Formats: sequence, structure tokens, C-alpha cells
Amino acid sequence: MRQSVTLALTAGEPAGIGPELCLQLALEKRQPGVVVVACKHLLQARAELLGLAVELVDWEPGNHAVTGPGRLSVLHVNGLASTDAGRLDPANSAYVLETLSIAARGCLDGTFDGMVTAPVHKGVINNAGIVFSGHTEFLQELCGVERVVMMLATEELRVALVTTHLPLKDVSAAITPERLSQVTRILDSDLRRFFDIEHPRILVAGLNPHAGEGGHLGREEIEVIEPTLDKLRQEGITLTGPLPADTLFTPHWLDNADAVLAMYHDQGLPVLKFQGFGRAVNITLGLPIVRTSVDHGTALDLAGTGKADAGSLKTAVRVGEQMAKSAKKSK
Ligand SMILES: NC(=O)c1ccc[n+]([C@@H]2O[C@H](COP(=O)([O-])OP(=O)(O)OC[C@H]3O[C@@H](n4cnc5c(N)ncnc54)[C@H](O)[C@@H]3O)[C@@H](O)[C@H]2O)c1
Ligand SMILES: N[C@H](C(=O)O)[C@H](O)COP(=O)(O)O
Repeated sequence: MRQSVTLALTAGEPAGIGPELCLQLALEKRQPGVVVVACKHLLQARAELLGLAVELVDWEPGNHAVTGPGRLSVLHVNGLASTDAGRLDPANSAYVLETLSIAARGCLDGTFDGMVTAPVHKGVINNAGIVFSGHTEFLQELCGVERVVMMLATEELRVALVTTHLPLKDVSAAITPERLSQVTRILDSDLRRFFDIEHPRILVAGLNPHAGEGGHLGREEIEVIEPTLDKLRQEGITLTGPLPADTLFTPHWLDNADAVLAMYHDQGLPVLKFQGFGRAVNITLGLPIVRTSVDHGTALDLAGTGKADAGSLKTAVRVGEQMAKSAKKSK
């Protein structure tokens, strides 16, 4: 019998912990319908290094996805240059991006119901001469959409970002009425669509200390954020803010909210990761496909040691399955 959803799982940076986390899924009792999109020789080598008894099963479209116990479906991708755990090799970068393209195209053409990504190393991809900011931006371009939203979530907290992988010096200029409006609308509509929240309540952080202190510590709140939020409220979106970011993440506000919208990466994500690193999921909202990911990076220091924790990958697969089911229902 076919599983209700089939997810493509990219194994990410070959030198990182992604390949072994994918193998760990095959040792679980629970059997999610995932197909690992990766070089099978890499998975084989990592399984042998760690002494993991996992049988890799070649997968092709139309086949049942086999995940566990002790078996793993693999869609083999060519082009890997080296398989060393812990040692980055720029020659692997084109292969890494090819795994992402195969998974995303498979979602767009209906082969897969969604994709889950293990971590990639942004630095080594750029060192190979390929401009790459992250999966979020890569998938936005591949899917041809104007705006997407990065949201990380635990059971207790959801944090979405107005800007993603941007140097801090460029953040202020990027917070325009257009971007803020697009991001807020996507967040509101995807909270309804994927998380069954009828009337999402969103807390919006200011950009400056104390949300600008009435204009004395920055004017973005007065000139951009407040007027934009006022317009969005007229569309029926429930927004509170702009709030000072230092006190926003307290029960007083969070207890009556469904998500926080932070202005930039390190305003929101350190709080989320402090609260739930290792069990959170990274979700790209606004795409025509379902995409979830882990909350951590490539952890080169742990690759090949068997010490990496698969908690976040399991969460990403579980949330990916739920979102894929919701997407199917709403079609
Ligand atoms: N989804 C993604 O693709 C993604 C997410 C975050 C970071 N990254 C990339 O990863 C690379 C390394 O980033 P970093 O060093 O800042 O963060 P990191 O998450 O790789 O490592 C931070 C610390 O957390 C530990 N850690 C990470 N994952 C773990 C796990 N599953 N189990 C146990 N411990 C774990 C590491 O050993 C390290 O001490 C960068 O290139 C970054 O851009 C990718
Ligand atoms: N910003 C993410 C984080 O800190 O967890 C991470 O860099 C991954 O981003 P992508 O999903 O865009 O690769």
C-alpha cells in the first residue's frame, strides 16, 4: 500500500552530518515515506564508517518509499567528488545543488509531495564559485516566486523573518513596505493553510532598540513598519506591534500569539534556538511546494562520529508530512 505522502529528503553537505542523520531515520520504528536524494556511495560509505546496518534500496518514480526497519529508499544522484566526513570539498558543490534541484522539481511535477533538507554548507558552495545564500533563496528562485518566508518552529514557538540571509548592514534598506506586506500576508495565509489556525495572531518586532524609542533610536518603525502594519490590519490580519524585540519574547506577549515576525535572522533565531535547538523545524512558506528542514547546520565537528542528534530531522520529516497532507487536502 502506498504511504499517504512521499517526501524527498536531500542529504545535504557530504562532509557534514546530513548523510548519517538520513541513515538514522532507517533505524527508527516509525516508517515515514521518504526517499533520500543523494549519492548512494556516500550513504554506503557513511553507513560502513559508523557500522550502521542499513540496506539502501534503489528508488524510482512510482515505487513505494521504503524507510526502516533497516532499509532506506535512495534516488541516486551522480557527480560526487569525495566522501570524507568532516572535510569540505568545493568540487562537491554542484552535486549538492543538483540534489536540491532534483527534489524540488520532483515536488513541482508531483513525483514527491514535499521535500525535507539536511544541512548544506553555504561557504563551500560559494568557494566553488556559485553564489548561494541558502535553501530558502535557492528554492524561491527555482520555483519562480517573488517572495518566500523563513519560519522556524518548535511545539511552543514560531518565529518568521522579514529578511533572511542578509548582512546586517543591508537589513534596514531591505525592510520596505512591499517586503513587509508580502511577508506578513504569506505568514498569515500559510498559518491558516498549513497549521489550521483560523485567525492567526502575529507579534511584530521593531527593528531598533526599544522599537525606536519614539524616533529617538531610529525611524524605521515610524516611517515604514507602523504605517505598513496599519494597512495590513485593514486587510483583516491580526497584528500586534511593532514591539521592542527584547521584551517581546516573554509570556506576557507570547501566551496570546501564534507567531512572531522578526525583522532579521539574528533578532529571532537565537531566541528560537535557545528555546528548542535540536527539536525545531525550519519551514519555507510561500513556495508552491512543501519544504521543511533541520534547525542546525552541517556540524563538521561531529560528522562521522555517530554523535549527531537526529531530533530536528525527525521533526522536519513529521512536519513535512503534516504540511504535505494539508496541501493535498486544500487542492
Ligand atoms: N538547514 C541548513 O542547511 C543549515 C542550517 C544552519 C546552518 N547551516 C550551515 O551549516 C554550516 C555550519 O554552521 P554552524 O557551525 O553555525 O552551525 P551548526 O549547527 O553546524 O553547529 C553549531 C553547534 O551545534 C552542534 N550541532 C549541530 N547540529 C547538531 C546535531 N544534529 N546534534 C548535535 N549537535 C549538533 C555542532 O556540533 C556545533 O557545536 C554553515 O555553513 C551554515 O550556513 C545550514
Ligand atoms: N537560517 C537557517 C538557520 O539558521 O537555521 C539556516 O541558515 C538554513 O537556511 P536555509 O534553509 O535557507 O538553507
